[in-house]
Amino acid sequence: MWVRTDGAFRLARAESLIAAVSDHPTPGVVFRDLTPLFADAEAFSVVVDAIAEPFAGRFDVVAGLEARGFLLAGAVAARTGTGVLPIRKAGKLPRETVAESYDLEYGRATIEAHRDDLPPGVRVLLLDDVLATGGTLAAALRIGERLEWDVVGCGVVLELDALAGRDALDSRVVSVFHV
Ligand SMILES: O=P(O)(O)OC[C@H]1O[C@H](OP(=O)(O)OP(=O)(O)O)[C@H](O)[C@@H]1O
Ligand SMILES: Nc1ncnc2[nH]cnc12
Repeated sequence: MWVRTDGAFRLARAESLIAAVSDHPTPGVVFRDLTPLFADAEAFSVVVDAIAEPFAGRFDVVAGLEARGFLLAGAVAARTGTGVLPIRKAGKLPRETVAESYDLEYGRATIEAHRDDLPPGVRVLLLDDVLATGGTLAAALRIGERLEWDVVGCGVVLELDALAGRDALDSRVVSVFHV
């Protein structure tokens, strides 16, 4: 059997693995679940490459947003030989943090980073699975600004265009897929 292995086909196959779940976690929300994509070795690999490629050679550390951003950040960091940093939901990090709060499509949250994990001026790539309203990444950018990181950009696997999250970000955001 002949199997197409070109990049566009591999990306289209990865995109087809994203599940849409109606009314989760609250009525009216169509939740985009990337766990089937992440669980597929070939799809995860092509997405990890696609999210890192636009920023190649321009970052020292990948910061992942809890929780699904952690999966991407660790994989991109290992593949590119860079460090990885967790930006966590409030109350999880044990040492002194900088925190920022934000609104989500379905609630409100606070994220934090350790104050001294990274030196000022470090080149940071922010990664998450989904860009919805942009509240999460905007809060991460504010943390980066307060800690004097050089944020080179934001990468997400899936951008929900209708929620216009891109408008909330003053930094370049690259999306592998749009819906
Ligand atoms: O662009 P926004 O409107 O900020 O939404 C995007 C964020 O929402 C989801 O995380 P969620 O807060 O549900 O947390 P989780 O990954 O811990 O489940 C998603 O993984 C992003 O982090
Ligand atoms: N619709 C959605 N699907 C997945 N993650 C989200 N984060 C915010 N809105 C979301």
